[in-house]
Amino acid sequence: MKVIVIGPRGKMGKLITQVAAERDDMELVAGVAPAGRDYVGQDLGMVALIGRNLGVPVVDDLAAVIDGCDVIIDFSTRENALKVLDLAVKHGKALVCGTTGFSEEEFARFKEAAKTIPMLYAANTSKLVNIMNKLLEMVTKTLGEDADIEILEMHDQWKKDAPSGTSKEMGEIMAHAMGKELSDIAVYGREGESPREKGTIGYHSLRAGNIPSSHTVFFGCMGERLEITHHTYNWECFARGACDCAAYLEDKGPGFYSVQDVLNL
Ligand SMILES: NC(=O)C1=CN([C@@H]2O[C@H](COP(=O)(O)OP(=O)(O)OC[C@H]3O[C@@H](n4cnc5c(N)ncnc54)[C@H](O)[C@@H]3O)[C@@H](O)[C@H]2O)C=CC1
Ligand SMILES: O=C(O)C1=N[C@H](C(=O)O)C[C@H](O)C1
Repeated sequence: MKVIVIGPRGKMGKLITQVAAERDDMELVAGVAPAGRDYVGQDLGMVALIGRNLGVPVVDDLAAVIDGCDVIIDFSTRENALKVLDLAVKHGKALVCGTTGFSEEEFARFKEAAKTIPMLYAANTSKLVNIMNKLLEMVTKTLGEDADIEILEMHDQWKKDAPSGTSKEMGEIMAHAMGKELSDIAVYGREGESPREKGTIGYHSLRAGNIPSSHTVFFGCMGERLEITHHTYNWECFARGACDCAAYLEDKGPGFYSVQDVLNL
């Protein structure tokens, strides 16, 4: 598959470029950076610190290169991802978006786009997180409102959004398992709230140092609690997952796809 990576100097963009460059089923055709960056015009391999030339450039205009690709992989910013989405729709290209931080209205635009392009959205491309999501669904279906559910997520000091896209996705899965909408039961922080309201899902975000990603869901019952936790040691699992998602779209028509589809969960 011919692949364009958005933001190849970013934390994720760099790793995704490195992983895609290793794969036999992928050919990188360009990287797209914000206008004005001093590495625009340079070789993608050098920009992504692969240590060798890939023979394709980093450009600052997605529209100029988009027709040469089969799939775009976007891990950038909320604002930019929406522009990438519009161009993918206009040019009929498959899109893997792993960017987080969208409002409900913005997220609806990805669902709408899926009517015309193969669209895979993943707040978290790690295999284990998506397996954890299945466990959360099962536990919540069994416990219902018998447990107090709290989500604690930890990320690096640079992360722009809070709570994380993953914790929102986890909350949504558990809310649906209780027959509810997350927007009706999410509580962000619990400062000043006492006693705890039954049937709500609490969110707690911690930002420190260079923690790659940690998510713990606490199910608090009387005299016991269950904690389900996922930790990453670096960001590689997300980059590998992102490339697996892109490869999955190869023979797909328009539709809204998820990592659950990729992993057949
Ligand atoms: N779905 C998943 O599994 C994961 C998702 N993420 C999400 O991916 C996003 C990016 O995260 P990081 O790589 O840590 O951020 P980062 O700040 O290191 O990288 C963002 C990249 O976007 C690029 N960018 C911004 N505006 C642009 C524009 N107009 N044109 C082209 N490129 C543009 C920047 O130049 C930069 O290279 C965040 O939303 C984060 O939450 C991060 C890790 C895993
Ligand atoms: O910004 C990150 O690093 C991550 N972002 C995603 C999120 O918001 O959930 C996925 C993962 O946790 C890493």
